[in-house]
Amino acid sequence: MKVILEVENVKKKFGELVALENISFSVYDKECLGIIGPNGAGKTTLFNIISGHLKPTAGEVYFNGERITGMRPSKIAKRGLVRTFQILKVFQNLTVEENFRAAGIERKDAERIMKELNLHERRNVLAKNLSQGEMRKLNIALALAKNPKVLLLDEPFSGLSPAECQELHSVIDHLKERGVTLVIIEHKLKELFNHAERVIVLNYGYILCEGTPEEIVQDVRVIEAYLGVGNVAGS
Ligand SMILES: Nc1ncnc2c1ncn2[C@@H]1O[C@H](COP(=O)(O)OP(=O)(O)OP(=O)(O)O)[C@@H](O)[C@H]1O
Repeated sequence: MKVILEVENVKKKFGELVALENISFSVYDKECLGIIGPNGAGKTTLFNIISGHLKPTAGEVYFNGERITGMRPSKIAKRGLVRTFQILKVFQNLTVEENFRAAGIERKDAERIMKELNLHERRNVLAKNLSQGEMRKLNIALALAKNPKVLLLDEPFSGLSPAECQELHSVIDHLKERGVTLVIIEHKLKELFNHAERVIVLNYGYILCEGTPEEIVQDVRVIEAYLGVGNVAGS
């Protein structure tokens, strides 16, 4: 299996606080990797380091064999590593279609992606009038227009209704069919486990364990880490 993204001995300190310690893992081409862990475990910090929004205190990140540690987010995105969050800006007072144009996406590409993600009928609706689920989809659509090899999704299911979650499942299936490698941070484990072939559990800045969803939910360490912050199988 080809490694597309590699995180090597990454450490991040905020003052005296060690947010990440010695984090190493690989992401394989076309896989869907889940990252879970209790609040404050370091998940978002890890995404910020991979996407170039934060510099690690130590360690390296490699994308497609190239060292990208500390590179600007826009440069990393151009290479094909895109994050749905922060890089993409949805303009509330523009329509769905106008948002594609504002992001510099050509009309024919916008048309194609809107059709692919079932947003075409909503193309003339102002972004501020979209539902949460549609807004989430627009974010992913704008990311997809950049032709990413790897897409980092930060809690894509949060705040969505069951029907909207269903819709997002189809979108993620579509991304996988297109061969996009996915790394997903998600608290809603049941939703995540529909897609992730492998899961990494972070706890207090350390990798607690790694395995298939089936292995993860049976791991006593994972159950203990989640005690007091909700049911592992729940939500
Ligand atoms: N810019 C910052 N300055 C100082 N401390 C920070 C900063 N960003 C994060 N932290 C701290 O680093 C630790 C990890 O935070 P992070 O947001 O990465 O966790 P998380 O796993 O994403 O949590 P959540 O599930 O709540 O989003 C926390 O203790 C947090 O308070």
